[in-house]
Amino acid sequence: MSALFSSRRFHASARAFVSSSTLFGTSRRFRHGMAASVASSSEAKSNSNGPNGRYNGRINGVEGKTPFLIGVAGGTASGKSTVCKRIMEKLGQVDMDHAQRQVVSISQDSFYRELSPAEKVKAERGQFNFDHPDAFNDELIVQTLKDILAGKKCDIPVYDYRTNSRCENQSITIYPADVVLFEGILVFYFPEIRDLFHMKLFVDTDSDTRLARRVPRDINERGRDLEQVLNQYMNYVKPAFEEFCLPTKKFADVIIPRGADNTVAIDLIVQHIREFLANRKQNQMKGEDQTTPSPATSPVHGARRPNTPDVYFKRPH
Ligand SMILES: Nc1ncnc2c1ncn2[C@@H]1O[C@H](COP(=O)(O)OP(=O)(O)O)[C@@H](O)[C@H]1O
Ligand SMILES: Nc1ccn([C@@H]2O[C@H](COP(=O)(O)O)[C@@H](O)[C@H]2O)c(=O)n1
Repeated sequence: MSALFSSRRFHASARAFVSSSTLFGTSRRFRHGMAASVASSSEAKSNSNGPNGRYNGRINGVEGKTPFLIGVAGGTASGKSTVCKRIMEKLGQVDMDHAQRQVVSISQDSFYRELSPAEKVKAERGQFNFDHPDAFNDELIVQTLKDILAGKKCDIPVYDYRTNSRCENQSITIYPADVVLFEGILVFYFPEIRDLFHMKLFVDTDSDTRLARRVPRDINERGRDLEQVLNQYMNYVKPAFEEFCLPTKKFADVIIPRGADNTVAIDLIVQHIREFLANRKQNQMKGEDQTTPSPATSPVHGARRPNTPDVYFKRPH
């Protein structure tokens, strides 16, 4: 079993309760960032090989290795995508060619299912429940994540919140990577999806803060008006969070209070990923791969971890 991916090692190093009072005072606004390239369908097809004819920029034998798959759950506007973006930034993965990235981030929102005409009318009135598990195409999520774990390049839909539907003729190309972050409100809800993750993070941000962030975001970025945002929140978002999202917190390995403000938690996760990447590189240079997530920590191989969080990054009381 890979020593690096023994969860015990990571958890032992992070088990201490972390004092955060001086570190978490700053409130910063971050912009969403796609960690994969967005292309039209034709563009996506022409990208099947990476630069210099190497498959996705990687050398023979490497593309088949299982990426380390990290699930990132949490309520709406808790900071899931911002946490993922922070991780990517700290690993120097943002300003680089998508095909060359070692770490990529994917949103569950790309997998909202297509609505029927009647549902579309409801959605336009803010009367469709986008926070219910039925709103997602979970089969497509499972298939995509399995393809990713098999080291395959895949194209995923681009979602438009303004039209409540997929953008026609557009896809996001996800190139094989060493680490894949998959974030969304219900990524731990479906057992078949949940069991694919090697590590599960839950971004735990206060509900008032989340609502205060969601209102301007939905108005400015998702084409909604105030009344619609508040009605949707009270009728669907909040009840569904309590029924479907919050109960999945128990599946998390790491709970990140305050999201992207929690730099200590993010740094620990980044450090863990750095060690994984360095170890994988070293083993590849030796011509072997001992860093494929091991059966003990890899649900892909059927082993399960206990459903209790191992680590809390917690402010002392
Ligand atoms: N730590 C933070 N401080 C201030 N604003 C934040 C912070 N984290 C996220 N935001 C803002 O809150 C909104 C929701 O954040 P986002 O990361 O998209 O959440 P999620 O992916 O969980 O929906 C965005 O407008 C983002 O810029
Ligand atoms: N057409 C849609 C699709 C989704 N939503 C809301 O988005 C939220 C999930 O995205 P986060 O970035 O906030 O995690 C979810 O709460 C849905 O209500 C929407 O409003 N319209």
